[in-house]
Amino acid sequence: MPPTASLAAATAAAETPAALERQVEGERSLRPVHRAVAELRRGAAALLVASNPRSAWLVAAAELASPATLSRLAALGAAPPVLLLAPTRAAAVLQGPAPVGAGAPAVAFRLPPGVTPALLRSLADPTAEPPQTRPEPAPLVPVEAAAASIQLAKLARLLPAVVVAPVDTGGDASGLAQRHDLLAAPAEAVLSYPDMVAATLTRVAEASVPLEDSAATRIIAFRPADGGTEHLAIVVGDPWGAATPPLVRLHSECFTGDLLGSLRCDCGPQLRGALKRMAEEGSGVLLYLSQEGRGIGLVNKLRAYELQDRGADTHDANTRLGYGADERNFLIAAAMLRELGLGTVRILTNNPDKMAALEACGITVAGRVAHAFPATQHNARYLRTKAERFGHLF
Ligand SMILES: Nc1nc2c(ncn2[C@@H]2O[C@H](COP(=O)(O)OP(=O)(O)OP(=O)(O)O)[C@@H](O)[C@H]2O)c(=O)[nH]1
Ligand SMILES: [Zn+2]
Repeated sequence: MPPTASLAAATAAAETPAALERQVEGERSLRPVHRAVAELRRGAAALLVASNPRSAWLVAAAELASPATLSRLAALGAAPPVLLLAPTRAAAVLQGPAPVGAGAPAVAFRLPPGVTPALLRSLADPTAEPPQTRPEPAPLVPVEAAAASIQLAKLARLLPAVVVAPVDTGGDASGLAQRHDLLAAPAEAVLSYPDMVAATLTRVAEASVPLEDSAATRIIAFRPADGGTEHLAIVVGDPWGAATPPLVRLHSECFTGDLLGSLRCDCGPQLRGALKRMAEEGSGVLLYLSQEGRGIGLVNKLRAYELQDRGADTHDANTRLGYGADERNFLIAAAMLRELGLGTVRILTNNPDKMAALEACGITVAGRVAHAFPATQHNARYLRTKAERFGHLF
């Protein structure tokens, strides 16, 4: 099918009643989460409503909470606020093992008396000055509240460290939110957000953009229903008309490597190399995914680089920040491929997780094409870590 014909078919599909319904439903459940994320990013508190609607939690990001926000948590909370740190960060702060079982989302600490934003930052951020005070562990917070509040900070691309306080909603969480001018989000919606968001992607714009290495190229933008960041499909030639399954690359955004030519990673050569290879083959699709820093965001990636300069490898730098080594969700990529009508692909990658993730999301991976570039003195350790700790096939 020629690209324009298949584009038209897919555009029509996006406007069917079922697609519109999916959009409306998606927007409804994603919107409160998106708003709560914005509250955290501006240093304010959001209200996380538990599955049992009598119970809710005020949540603020530890790295941004202002004195006014901390006072608000203390005034509205039914119990004193506590600091939640991801277990890896908690262990570093305690200089010993974290007092929680494997898989626990967070460790709770009492807020030291007279806590200041600077002290909170030093507790949350392994790149900041070490904390002057070692906080005492506090009783466990319910798992749902701990998991959802840490997840909210991650969705905000902030450090996974939050200050939380329980509140009694009296069974009317939205009334409480309204009275106190708080944005409320169901914990359940926060936890399912990454999966939900992928299901709501819609094509919103496209254009022909001839590139240096591939003249016949179109860029198609996909937007999630909550108005969050767009992801792009860069379509080279006519991948629908090829005799073999199209060559596809899932490329996660790397501002430093893609745009600035950073030598710390191999993203720049991989990006340009993929487009060049697709042009040589005649066609292909590069999904440019808004997943900077393997999903931790640019600010946290810079923090991870600082930790790497102090000795950690790229895997441990992420976990010291409290993040997983790879926080990406490839459902988004699978949804884009499906929307483009590409259910079977050959994938350009060294990362076996990408193949497994696509297969798990219903895309058939008919083959892998290796995508390695010579190491330099600056990225040799990074590439070695990819092979040794992430299982990359070099
Ligand atoms: N957190 C973190 N992210 C990094 C670092 N170096 C590069 N990245 C990010 O890693 C991602 C690169 O991923 P991909 O190009 O998809 O590479 P990959 O998962 O190694 O797999 P393939 O290249 O397909 O083999 C981009 O989002 C980069 O911003 C780092 O040291 N720390
Ligand atoms: Zn990179």
